[in-house]
Amino acid sequence: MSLRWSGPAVAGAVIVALMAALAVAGPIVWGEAAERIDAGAILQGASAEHPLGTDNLGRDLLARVLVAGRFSLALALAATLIGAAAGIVLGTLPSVLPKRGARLATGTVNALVAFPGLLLAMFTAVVTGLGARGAVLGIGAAIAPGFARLTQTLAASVAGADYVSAARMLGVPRRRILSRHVLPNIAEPLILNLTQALGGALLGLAGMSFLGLGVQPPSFDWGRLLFDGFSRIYVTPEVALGPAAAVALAGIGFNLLGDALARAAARTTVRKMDEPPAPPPEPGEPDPGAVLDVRDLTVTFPGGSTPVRGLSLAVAPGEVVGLVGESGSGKSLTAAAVGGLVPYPGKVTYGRLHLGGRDVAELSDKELGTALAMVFQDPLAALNPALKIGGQLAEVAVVHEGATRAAARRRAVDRLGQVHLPEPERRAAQHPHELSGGMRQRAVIAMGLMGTPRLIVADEPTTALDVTVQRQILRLLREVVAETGAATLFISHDIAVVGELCDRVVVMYAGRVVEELPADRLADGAAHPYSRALIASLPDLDTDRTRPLAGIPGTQPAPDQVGPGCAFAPRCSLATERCVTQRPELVAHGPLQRVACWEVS
Ligand SMILES: Nc1ncnc2c1ncn2[C@@H]1O[C@H](COP(=O)(O)OP(=O)(O)OP(=O)(O)O)[C@@H](O)[C@H]1O
Repeated sequence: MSLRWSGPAVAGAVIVALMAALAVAGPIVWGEAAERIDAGAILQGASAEHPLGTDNLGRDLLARVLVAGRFSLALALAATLIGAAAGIVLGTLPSVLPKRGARLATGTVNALVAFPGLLLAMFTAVVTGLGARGAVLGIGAAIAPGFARLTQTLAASVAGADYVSAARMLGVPRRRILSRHVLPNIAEPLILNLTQALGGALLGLAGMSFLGLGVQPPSFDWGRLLFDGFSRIYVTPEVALGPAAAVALAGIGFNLLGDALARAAARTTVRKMDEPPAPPPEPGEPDPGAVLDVRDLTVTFPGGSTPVRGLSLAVAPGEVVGLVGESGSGKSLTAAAVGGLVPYPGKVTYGRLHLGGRDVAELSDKELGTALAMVFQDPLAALNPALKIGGQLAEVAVVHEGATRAAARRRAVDRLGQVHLPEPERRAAQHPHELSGGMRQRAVIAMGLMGTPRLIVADEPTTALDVTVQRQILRLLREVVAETGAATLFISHDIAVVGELCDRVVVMYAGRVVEELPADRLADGAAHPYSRALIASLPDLDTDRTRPLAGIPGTQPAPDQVGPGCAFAPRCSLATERCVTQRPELVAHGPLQRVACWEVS
């Protein structure tokens, strides 16, 4: 998780740190002043001696606000922990109980979520007894349903993962699946939610004390001070405003920090490894001015699955690089890692991941949004069905560049024309379902062109389209690259399409690059046995259609089953014993070509 130190994040961290310091030092420094009774200074307003006035025993209210910080924060922490613990237990019940029990637990959570939080808190506080204990339990009860729902949703999303299904098939008991596979993988968002819940609890407790349901004298927290001062609000407002400001400030601090942490976690977990000194450029390596420069990219999922393992590639301006390989070789995850879109709980590490010479982790969402255009296989999924095409495109310019609605709309229509969508004005006013598949893909490409893309990542952009439309879209992509000079990473399992469209081809197998070569040398220059097998499996005009396709025997190893040697060895006719135990590095093989196979290099 990489926390971006934006203004609100810094403000949140500073306020929370101040609150923590106040909780520790407050009673030590101002404890005595807060209890000192002064019969000669009863119910005073602000003065130089008492900036926030005094209470009905002449005690200094500023000192009392500063001292009350510890009690207020301790109560909020207790309420949050109680609420979170109860919520997490309730939220995991559906995963451990048998079907009927699970349904009951889900129903209970649903009912509690629908119940107004404040009523739940007041009801619990009244039942468990007035005072600090009742208020803490009440606020805990109000927080618990939210945590239960979050836990339930997160647990359900992890429950669908392959490693959980595998554990289930192996007969691992439910409780063990929960503790070993589910809880560790959902811990992060739950912990993040605690910070925000703490802010909410603080406000809730102040509210309870203010209603007279919380802390009772002689104890006092911010809410109690607010309650006491409120009756004087028209005469000496400062006596109520002091504690109110303290509550608001602490609440805002926790919320800002929690929000910043949650945003950091929502972005893909990127951990940058210590960057090794860049190796001297090898033959076949693109020039240092590459738009996309990836070194040692690895994507791992919990349970030992590593679908992308130490991948390096670079794309120069105006260059179209094709990334090919069988299904499951890690192509899409490589693209997702570039755009910071690897799904949770995937972890991305790299030696270098530069876009336009800058680390992608350092780019703001706005910078990434304008420099990178992503085109996916399913254009319908990339477009919001509820919005009109023109509005969606315009949003990019409004959000990223602060353009006016009218200017953004004009640009949207212009870009729709640029991708040769007929009648762009009319299409802009239509919803995605009113367009054909090819038109939708054009609209998605136009959306990428709303910024000034330096890199276009197209992941199987034509797979869902029929052959004629496929050709049109490929031609359009070429045209866009020629016009914008953008570097393009084109992902496809279809080596014929890649050969036709791209300048250079990168062949992937089981998460690694096995060969890199100019596209025009694919047909007769491919060296790696896997690349050759991929090409041989293509039918051409001379292929005898009565015979089965020259497929590659065997299957690619699963991402958690890759051994120490060459992953292709079990399917390779040239493999020797050495290939099973040792892995060949990618080395130069003639000009502009690199191959990871010592049997051919
Ligand atoms: N969210 C995920 N959780 C766990 N494993 C995943 C996840 N997404 C992908 N994988 C694993 O990573 C492997 C590579 O996936 P990826 O989608 O990158 O392959 P691909 O080469 O693009 O294949 P395809 O052409 O089928 O999309 C998959 O086989 C899968 O086992």
